[in-house]
Amino acid sequence: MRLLFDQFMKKCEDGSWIHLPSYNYTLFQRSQDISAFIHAYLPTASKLINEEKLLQAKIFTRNFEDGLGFEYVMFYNDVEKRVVCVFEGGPYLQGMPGCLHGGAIATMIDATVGTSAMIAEGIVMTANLNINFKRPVPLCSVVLINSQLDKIEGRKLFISCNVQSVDEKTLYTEATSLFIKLDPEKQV
Ligand SMILES: CCCCCCCCCCCC(=O)SCCNC(=O)CCNC(=O)[C@H](O)C(C)(C)COP(=O)(O)OP(=O)(O)OC[C@H]1O[C@@H](n2cnc3c(N)ncnc32)[C@H](O)[C@@H]1OP(=O)(O)O
Repeated sequence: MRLLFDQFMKKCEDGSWIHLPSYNYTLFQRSQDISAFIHAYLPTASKLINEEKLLQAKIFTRNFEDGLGFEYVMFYNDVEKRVVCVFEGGPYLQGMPGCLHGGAIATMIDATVGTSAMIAEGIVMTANLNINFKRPVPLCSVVLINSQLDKIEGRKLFISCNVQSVDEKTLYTEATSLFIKLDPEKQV
């Protein structure tokens, strides 16, 4: 993980790649920001949300102690419209014995392609995520999640992604996704 981090940080030196903020990076630092977002963009959902519990809201992937859950760092290349995530799924993300849980893989795919969509168009939500699990990901191994913004049509963003071993010899997962840029005029 450290070796890959250093390799990508070197790529950032000429500005072609950007290291995306990570720990404690959220668009919404305060509960009132979250509440304002929900009331502006998701009025239907806002009726069901417990504002009291909202005070405890945290990003799903940042809920485990270091090394036990989602360990990841993301880098962005604006020319190539790519987000690459270096990800290690910790021991608390086990699915089948010794394997990373498919939901954990889906989470990090969603976060990586979602980051790509947010960079391109701001406030977005996942409308569709199709994942082909080709080979099991060994638990606690480091993988590369490569996402590519393929096209934007109006409010629709089409982003593909694959998950490979760090030597890029093993293809674990392939995915396609559709993100929709939220329209505050629409009652979602
Ligand atoms: C804090 C940050 C840290 C960093 C965090 C990193 C980023 C993390 C990102 C995580 C993102 C999530 O997990 S979000 C959570 C999971 N997703 C959700 O809960 C979304 C639930 N769904 C919805 O809210 C809604 O369906 C929307 C917003 C997706 C779309 O609703 P809408 O805005 O009314 O749009 P709508 O008119 O229905 O559709 C617009 C166009 O898209 C097409 N379309 C819509 N859905 C689909 C679909 N499933 N498959 C195909 N096409 C679709 C329509 O046909 C239409 O095409 P046309 O007629 O125009 O051609």
